[in-house]
Amino acid sequence: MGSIGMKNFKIRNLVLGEGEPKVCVSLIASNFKELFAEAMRVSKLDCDIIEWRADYFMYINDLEFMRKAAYFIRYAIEDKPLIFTFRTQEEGGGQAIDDDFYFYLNHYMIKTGLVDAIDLELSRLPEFNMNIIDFAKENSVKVVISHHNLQKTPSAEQLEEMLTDMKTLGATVGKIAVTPNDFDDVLEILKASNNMKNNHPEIPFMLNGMGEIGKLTRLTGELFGSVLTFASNGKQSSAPGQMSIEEVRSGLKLFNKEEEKRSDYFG
Ligand SMILES: O=C1C[C@@](O)(C(=O)O)C[C@@H](O)[C@@H]1O
Repeated sequence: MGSIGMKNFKIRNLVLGEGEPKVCVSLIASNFKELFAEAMRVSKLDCDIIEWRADYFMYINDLEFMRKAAYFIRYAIEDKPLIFTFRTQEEGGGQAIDDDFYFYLNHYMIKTGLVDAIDLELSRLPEFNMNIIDFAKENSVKVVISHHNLQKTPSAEQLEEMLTDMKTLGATVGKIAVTPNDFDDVLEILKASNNMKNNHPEIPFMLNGMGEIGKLTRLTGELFGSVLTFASNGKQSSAPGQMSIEEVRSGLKLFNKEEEKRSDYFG
């Protein structure tokens, strides 16, 4: 014990790390018309955070367009925290990007002052690009360091090591989504989460399993330590196995510790 409050952190006006995991949905659009419509639509959903999956957007090479797109999203979603994510193809993303432009784009988005957090993939962070993390922090932008495996689930030790590395590199929050192929893999994910929660209460993280088999892990964050969970935006999932916001909210409620306390009143 003694871990209460240690992994709390704030993105915009939202505190993560206490109570139920916060619910994030992805904004996916390929052109401006879709972007306008989707930004307005997701702004009305019952989610806590919006992730712009810019890897689906066709104008990524035009930075001025990117700034305008971010400006519109910022305006549409009002005070909800916004994560800028370019998911690379290697980790399940919508289009290819070279290393230099990946960092240039993230750097640029930090500079716009329009996004609250950026997502950087662990595998893309060789030492020479580490200054992007300092740059984000200097500009009050939170850093999500992420890892995705669309084939399998690494061992609990490997998952824990990755989350620890993410923190060492300067992540505000470490985020891992892997693919369980059976329920032993699900147990591996929960074991890694539980170990992180108990042994590293100072490291805020999200750890979930994708696909049908992984669904449970998207709901049990409050028990096992994940501070964030992704739900489908109602039109398009940004990863396999995402459930609707309603399903996620009722699942989170089912495992809510406050519910336990409430049942104490009845003996
Ligand atoms: O990292 C994640 C988690 C995710 O892969 C999921 O499993 O829901 C969805 C992605 O959009 C996001 O960037």
